Amino acid sequence: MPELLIPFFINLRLLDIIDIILVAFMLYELYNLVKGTAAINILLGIVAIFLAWRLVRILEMELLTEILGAFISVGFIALIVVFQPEIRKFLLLLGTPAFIRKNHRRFLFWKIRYANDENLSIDPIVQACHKMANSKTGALIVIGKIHELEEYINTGEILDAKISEQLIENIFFKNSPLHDGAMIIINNKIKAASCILPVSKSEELPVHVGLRHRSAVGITEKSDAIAIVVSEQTGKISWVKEGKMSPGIQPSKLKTLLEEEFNPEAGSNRQ
Ligand SMILES: Nc1ncnc2c1ncn2[C@@H]1O[C@H](COP(=O)(O)OP(=O)(O)OP(=O)(O)O)[C@@H](O)[C@H]1O
Repeated sequence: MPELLIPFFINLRLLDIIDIILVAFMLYELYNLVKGTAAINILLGIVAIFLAWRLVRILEMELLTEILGAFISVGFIALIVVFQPEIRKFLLLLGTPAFIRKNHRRFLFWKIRYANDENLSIDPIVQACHKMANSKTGALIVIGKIHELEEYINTGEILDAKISEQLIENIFFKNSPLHDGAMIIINNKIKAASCILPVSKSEELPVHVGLRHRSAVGITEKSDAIAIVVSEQTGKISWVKEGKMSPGIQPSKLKTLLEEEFNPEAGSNRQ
């Protein structure tokens, strides 16, 4: 076996090293994209088949090489079909201002301005959460970024309304017909209320975490959205991003987090 590897290392060129680094980078980004979703299992399965195919090829096991090779050659099309939502999300993310800002060192040579990047009305959201926390009114607010959240919006009642403190409080008021489920905000509009979100199956969450908080975690695992939860039991505000929940957030902190996330220019102008 070692003698099989020697010629490979002797012929290693600078371009091969760059090639390996680029592939490693792509795999890392791909892993980040699919971690926490069912797609990770499929991805690991594909990697296992690919490694097995390379191994049987090195060992010159012809029949297995043929079978696995045939599988891999049609596998590319299968990959596109299976990973269609992830590929779409990845391509959408690539061109967004938030992604470029986060990765600005990688995109120094890019200078893109987005005229329609509407600022979020943060104050009414923070005030409403503050009041609902004081009155222990349960609430779940999802604020979308690039992911359109269409499939979740369609499970609720479409509102397409201007964001206002009063409206948010009215929606989550216990006797309101729309208080159950999540409110989804997109492009500075209350797009829908009473929406059903995917419930996270994360084992990292404590067992006592209920469905409202689990679905907030779920939507942030499956999309680039942010979720804010007001607990009906404790009145605590939680901030949820990328599948991670930060409970016990004060309204002033919530405002800062929202500014950093949605209106970074306004935030830095104030300082
Ligand atoms: N899949 C879902 N999508 C959106 N909202 C949901 C979902 N499942 C449950 N909810 C909301 O969560 C409420 C139930 O909250 P539950 O008490 O189970 O959660 P919790 O995390 O303990 O929150 P709280 O601290 O407010 O009680 C439901 O009445 C409903 O409004």
